[in-house]
Amino acid sequence: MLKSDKIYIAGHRGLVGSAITRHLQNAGYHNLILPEREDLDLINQREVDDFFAKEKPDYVFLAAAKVGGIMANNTYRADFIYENLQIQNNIIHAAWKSEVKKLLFLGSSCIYPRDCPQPMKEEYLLTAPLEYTNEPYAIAKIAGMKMCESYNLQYGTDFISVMPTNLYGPNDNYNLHGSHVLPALIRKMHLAQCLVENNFDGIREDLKTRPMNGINPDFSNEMLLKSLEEFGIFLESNKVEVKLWGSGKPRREFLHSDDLAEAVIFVMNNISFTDVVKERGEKEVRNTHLNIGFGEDLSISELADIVKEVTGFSGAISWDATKPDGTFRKLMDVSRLNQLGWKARINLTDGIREVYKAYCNPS
Ligand SMILES: NC(=O)C1=CN([C@@H]2O[C@H](COP(=O)(O)OP(=O)(O)OC[C@H]3O[C@@H](n4cnc5c(N)ncnc54)[C@H](OP(=O)(O)O)[C@@H]3O)[C@@H](O)[C@H]2O)C=CC1
Ligand SMILES: C[C@H]1O[C@H](OP(=O)(O)OP(=O)(O)OC[C@H]2O[C@@H](n3cnc4c(=O)[nH]c(N)nc43)[C@H](O)[C@@H]2O)[C@@H](O)[C@@H](O)C1=O
Repeated sequence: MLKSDKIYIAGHRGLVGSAITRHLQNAGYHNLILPEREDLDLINQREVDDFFAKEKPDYVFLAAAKVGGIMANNTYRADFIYENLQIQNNIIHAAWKSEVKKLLFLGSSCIYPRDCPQPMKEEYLLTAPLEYTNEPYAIAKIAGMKMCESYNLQYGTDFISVMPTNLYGPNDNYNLHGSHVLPALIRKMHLAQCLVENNFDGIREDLKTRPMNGINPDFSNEMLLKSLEEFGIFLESNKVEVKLWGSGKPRREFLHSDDLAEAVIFVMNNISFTDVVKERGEKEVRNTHLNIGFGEDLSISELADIVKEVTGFSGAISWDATKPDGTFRKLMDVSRLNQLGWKARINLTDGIREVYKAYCNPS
């Protein structure tokens, strides 16, 4: 990519899109296209077609999607499959029609089988059944990857798919109705520590900064306490307890969005579909996506211990077995991308410290 190339970042306000935008801007790319959702609804095919015909971007980062944690995926199954298929179909097809030089599609580690051998290599895709809780989302992501691959094979485009592990960083979703585990744990323990300190003003401040449906900062202390119970935060006999989901035994790998942004810009600048095909050397071209991860995982219970230490939460943690565990383990094999020249650098505890500092001091 040249610094003056026209680069469209779809989803530039999200966790991933904002990190890519930040990194591109810091590196001197100055012709970024960043339309607001109010002006361009990516579910609407005509709006997307008109946008591409008018703007004719050189490069596209496809980081717009319907995204959420395990419960959101499991509950809003129709929205997750419909919105993701629509957004990616519209953008990938329009990118082909308007002769985009290169497009990067973001999938997710949930594309791999539920009981996948660990660490998960690219070629394990579609070798066994998927995890139930996020099957519709995973199927949309597999379709997106296959769409990029198929357009490359039939039309000679250069559309690369990357499959990141669980991510965290600035602009994460802290809404406890739909968040992933790491932002959820940070917020739950932050709120719970306010309770330990009898700091209801702290709870109100938090709710004003990051509003959530059904829990109003103007509630009385009693109503706030009742509302927090919905999120597993309890005050009983002067003791505060946070009840987290599942057994705490599943393992997850976490990558900071700054590392992810560096990885995808590296891929955009250095790797083309033809390189990937050559490297595979297979007759039937498939599994041309690239994993992006940190390369290490930990249990949710170990993650909770780190968040407890970082947030200073001094109450108790317990586990709610009525909530789903999801996939037991999904550690990425990142050897392909490592060999191509990229490696993650932000250690998890340092990353959590940084995001918690930003959480407490929102700009
Ligand atoms: N978060 C994670 O842990 C992981 C994410 N990924 C993938 O990375 C990508 C980005 O995820 P992430 O940044 O976390 O998600 P976010 O929810 O933070 O951001 C999604 C972005 O997409 C935009 N968007 C969604 N629907 C539409 C629409 N109809 N029209 C226009 N814009 C829309 C949102 O706009 P607005 O801001 O206006 O709402 C937002 O900017 C996704 O493809 C996701 O699958 C992969 C692995 C893990
Ligand atoms: C990135 C990835 O994210 C999703 O998959 P997931 O990794 O299973 O999602 P998660 O981050 O929400 O949970 C991870 C683990 O953590 C446990 N857990 C404990 N306590 C809380 C808790 O309070 N909130 C949440 N959300 N989880 C909790 C939870 O029970 C689970 O065992 C996909 O749907 C899909 O979107 C995808 O690709």
